[in-house]
Amino acid sequence: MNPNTPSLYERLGGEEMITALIPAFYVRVLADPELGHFFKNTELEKLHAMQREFFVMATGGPIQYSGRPLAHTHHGRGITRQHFARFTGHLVETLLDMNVTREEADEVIDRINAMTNEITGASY
Ligand code: HEM
Repeated sequence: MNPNTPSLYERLGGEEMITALIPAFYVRVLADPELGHFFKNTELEKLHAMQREFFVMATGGPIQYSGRPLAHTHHGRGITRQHFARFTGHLVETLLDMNVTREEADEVIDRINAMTNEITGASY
């Protein structure tokens, strides 16, 4: 990639945008009758902080994710590919609502989809 090409992180709007994105996204996830129950014992403030770090890192921004490996956090919870698809659907809607272009939203989703097995476990 051309070193002068701005990273996805920069094109999305950097730290400010991602800081706004995470809570708006989880409002949708928690309101989803098929997803909300996964989070009933989760400390949301910590989840937001970890997810924010993770997103900055995954989009090429300057923060190193300090949380647990995704497979440790997610395997054994019974998260299926259908759950995963609903989760990414909410992410696309949140991004489009925040005036991210369809092309950039697709780039985010490509990166997220690459992590499917870490979240669902290959057996689901
Ligand atoms: C690629 C998609 C996903 C990414 C990048 C992701 C990322 C993360 C991160 C960074 C954390 C915090 C880990 C920590 O505390 O150390 C987390 C926690 C969590 N995630 Fe995900 N996640 C994804 C998909 C999902 C899906 C589809 C579900 C359920 C439908 C889910 C359910 C959870 C739950 C319940 C927790 C909290 C665990 C706890 O209470 O300790 N995640 N996720």
